[in-house]
Amino acid sequence: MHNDIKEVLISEEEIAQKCKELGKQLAEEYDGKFPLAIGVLKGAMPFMSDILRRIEVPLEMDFMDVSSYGSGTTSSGEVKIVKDLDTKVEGRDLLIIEDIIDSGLTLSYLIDLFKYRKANSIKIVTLLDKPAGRTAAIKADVVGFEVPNEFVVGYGLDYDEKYRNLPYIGILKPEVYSEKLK
Ligand SMILES: O=P(O)(O)OC[C@H]1O[C@H](OP(=O)(O)OP(=O)(O)O)[C@H](O)[C@@H]1O
Ligand code: HPA
Ligand SMILES: [Mg+2]
Repeated sequence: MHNDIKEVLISEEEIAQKCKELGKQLAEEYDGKFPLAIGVLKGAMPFMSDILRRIEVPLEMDFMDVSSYGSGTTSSGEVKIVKDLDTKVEGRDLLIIEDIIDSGLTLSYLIDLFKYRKANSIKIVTLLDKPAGRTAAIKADVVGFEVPNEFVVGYGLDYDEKYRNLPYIGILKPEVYSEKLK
């Protein structure tokens, strides 16, 4: 698994430190509120688990499973709901938790959906932002790290469902995807 990584971009320690910082900031922003934290599966799972324990205010959590990448490295452009929320969002203050914003298509779809469902407010926290990948005009309220225009894996992010359990964020060796194309 580690052999397929060309370069470690963000270490386990840097991620832990960032979760602490961003969690503190969000706890201040949600002081006195009862937000609904929404994790976008599957990629956001490790980040959600770590950051939520640093947002020390009462909150509720739920999950939405959407998918648009399939087994490739570019978005299909079609966002598919695999699992919807169990919670009603009408009148709620939503905190959407993402692992990465790349094209922005996933979040653009979710934001339209939650506005239609009459959320009171919507904030986005993402561990990674890849501005060079953007095709939809989406900006996160809180960003952990900006990443270059490379396909990154680890800490929730996959290539073909693998590497999600790496404890760091890394760049995959190009031969890993070209081998699949052979
Ligand atoms: O900004 P975008 O170009 O839409 O890309 C970002 C989304 O893509 C990935 O999810 P994916 O669809 O691969 O599902 P997964 O989380 O189950 O891997 C990632 O976890 C984000 O949700
Ligand atoms: N890596 C893994 N999954 C992704 C990426 C990426 O760079 N961009 C969007 N989904
Ligand atoms: Mg994926």
